[in-house]
Amino acid sequence: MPAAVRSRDSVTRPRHSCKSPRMSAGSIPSLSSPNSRLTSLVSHLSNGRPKVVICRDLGPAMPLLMERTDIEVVLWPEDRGCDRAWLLKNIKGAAGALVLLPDPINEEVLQAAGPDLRVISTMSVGYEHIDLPLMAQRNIRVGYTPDVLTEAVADLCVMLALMASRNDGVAYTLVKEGNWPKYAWSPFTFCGPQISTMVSSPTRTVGFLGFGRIAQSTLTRLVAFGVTHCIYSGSATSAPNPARDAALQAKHKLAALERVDLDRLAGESDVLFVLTPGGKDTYHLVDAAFLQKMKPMSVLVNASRGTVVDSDALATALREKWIWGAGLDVVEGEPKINGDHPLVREPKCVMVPHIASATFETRMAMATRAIENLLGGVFGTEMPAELGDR
Ligand SMILES: O=CC(=O)O
Repeated sequence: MPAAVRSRDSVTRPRHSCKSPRMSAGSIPSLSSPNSRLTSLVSHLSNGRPKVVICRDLGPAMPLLMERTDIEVVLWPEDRGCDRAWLLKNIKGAAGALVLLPDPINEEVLQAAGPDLRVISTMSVGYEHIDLPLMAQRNIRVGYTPDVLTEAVADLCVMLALMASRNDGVAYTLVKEGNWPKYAWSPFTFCGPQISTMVSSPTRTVGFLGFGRIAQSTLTRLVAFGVTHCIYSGSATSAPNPARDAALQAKHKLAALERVDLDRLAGESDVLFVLTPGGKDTYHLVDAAFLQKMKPMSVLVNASRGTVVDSDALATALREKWIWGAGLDVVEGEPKINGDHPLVREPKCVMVPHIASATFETRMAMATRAIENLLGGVFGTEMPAELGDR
């Protein structure tokens, strides 16, 4: 058996254990009473056990796979992204694969897998790395991990907005590099715009490009800062939802909550969160023309996809003070971003490397959901979060 193949037989003890009770296994589809559909589904596979390919070590979630006796687990053995060649070799004959954002799932993978492949489960809410029409055409089910990461990403959105407005791109770097500024505590040094309201500045407008679950959770947090107005732009295809908006406005006691066009979104937001999916429909929606319409003291946060924001235009906007600052979790071209990138060099830009969902709790929930989706697809049962119609 190749080293990379870690079937149940070759593993005497799981390498990971769920230590924290908060990181519980969740509900894994039970196979205790297999029905005839299930039996016919798996009987043609080697040893009667379907093979699943796992493209990353899922840490404390691994026992959910390794302790099962009814699957053969083939795990990418290294602590880095899965090599394409390894995936293409090992997916042959697999019934399912658990993948991540950097693993494109396309014709090449399906060819390598062969006819037994029934499910692709991605541990991400985004699924642009998966050729969905192709999956539908081949009747391959696709699982993803929405909902469970909403709160963690909303937390990070607020963090980036605060960091960008309060000059952390400069202040934090100075301190970390051993250059605690001698005169930092002078009246207006390091000052930035305040996100929370106060008597002398009683209104704040928060804007959202994309108004889904994460945007709404971010809004909930900002209400505690005294935000008074909320505006958002949805995609051209998403229907207005006045009933939902009226309910949200009442719940948060906002002076206004309104769906607006991109011009108003740019022109009226004090803090603007980009939370719309990536892809060709949203490519560079935030470009030079958009940024030029923003308020000089406004802050832009992007926690969705780098492709939505034109990086060169944003660097110009920061340098030429069209806007105050930016907080980015994502940037076009990641992960190949080095110190010469115009946004990395820009002091008014705070950047973190695509870690919005990176809390222990959320990643455990995402891994668990991805495993549940995988097993549901392999055994023809329910998948907790399945994309599209079958
Ligand atoms: O970007 C992260 C995700 O899609 O989960």
